[in-house]
Amino acid sequence: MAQGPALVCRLLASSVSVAHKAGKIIRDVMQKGDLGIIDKGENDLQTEADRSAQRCIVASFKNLYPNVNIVAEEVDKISQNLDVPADWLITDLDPKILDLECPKSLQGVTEDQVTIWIDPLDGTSEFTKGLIDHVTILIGVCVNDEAVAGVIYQPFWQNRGRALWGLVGSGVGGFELKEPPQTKKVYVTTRSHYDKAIEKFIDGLKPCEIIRVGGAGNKVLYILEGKAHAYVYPSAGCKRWDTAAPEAVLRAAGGELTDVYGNKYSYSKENEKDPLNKYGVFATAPSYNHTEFMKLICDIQSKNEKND
Ligand SMILES: Nc1ncnc2c1ncn2[C@@H]1O[C@H](COP(=O)(O)O)[C@@H](O)[C@H]1OP(=O)(O)O
Ligand SMILES: [Mg+2]
Ligand SMILES: [Mg+2]
Ligand SMILES: [Mg+2]
Repeated sequence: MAQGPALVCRLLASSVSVAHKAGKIIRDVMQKGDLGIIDKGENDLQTEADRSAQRCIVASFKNLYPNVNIVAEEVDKISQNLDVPADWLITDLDPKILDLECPKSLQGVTEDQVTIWIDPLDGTSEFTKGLIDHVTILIGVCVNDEAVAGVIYQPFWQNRGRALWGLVGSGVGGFELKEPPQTKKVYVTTRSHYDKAIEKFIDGLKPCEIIRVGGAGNKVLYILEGKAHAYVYPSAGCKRWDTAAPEAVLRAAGGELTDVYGNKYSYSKENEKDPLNKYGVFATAPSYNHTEFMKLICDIQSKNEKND
């Protein structure tokens, strides 16, 4: 008897659908111009767009998948038991995603094994400065420890939004995967959280071109669209909700994302208590050997430690 699409494929298609709805909420807040900015502490900003986009995504998922674990960046009790307005309901699931060949290892997955890591607006600092191209919505579908599917959504793309999605072991969609330039190495790093430690690290990678832009999702986008070989962020600062979706899409495309030791982050629900990516973020394009890259990073790390 036909089983219908696997849960992971339905969750991925639902992520794309709800990202479009949350994207419209973000565009509307920007259009109204009243961002409702608050500082959560140490210049860690949050706007009305972060709050409303999260409410839409969390309420919609809770409504359709009540037993899935959900961890989202913004503390917001409201969305836990919200009546979902009709225009937030998850609809029109993309048949291209529902029809994906789901890897055998993921076919029997049940809701209790799934944790959805949500960053309703990645690049808040840039959003408050009007740098809207740096902004993405990140929805990572994780099974036990692993980020297996994800959506990097650009709400301001051609002012109607674009979803880039991936299912590890199956494929990617919504964009054209491009290779980085054959000539010089290009690295992408933080725009708004730059510090001396990062600067020393980046110096160690020279000669190369350094691009500084906001957002974890946006920087992985630079890799997927062939504008950079690797994303380098040697400090703590990002959280699991910043990397779950970008890691899943990048790995589905053949790339890699690890900490400074070359280890993958665990995305199990237990990490909700301590979501900090303590050992940085290092991501590489499919054609850039991650092991080689991490050897280079390790050399820079030990040189910096010797000179300290
Ligand atoms: N020190 C930090 N404090 C809070 N969030 C951080 C910090 N460093 C990084 N982030 C999060 O990781 C993302 C990538 O960092 P960067 O843009 O500096 O490369 C940021 O957009 C921000 O996500 P968010 O905007 O969702 O709060
Ligand atoms: Mg934030
Ligand atoms: Mg973020
Ligand atoms: Mg955020």
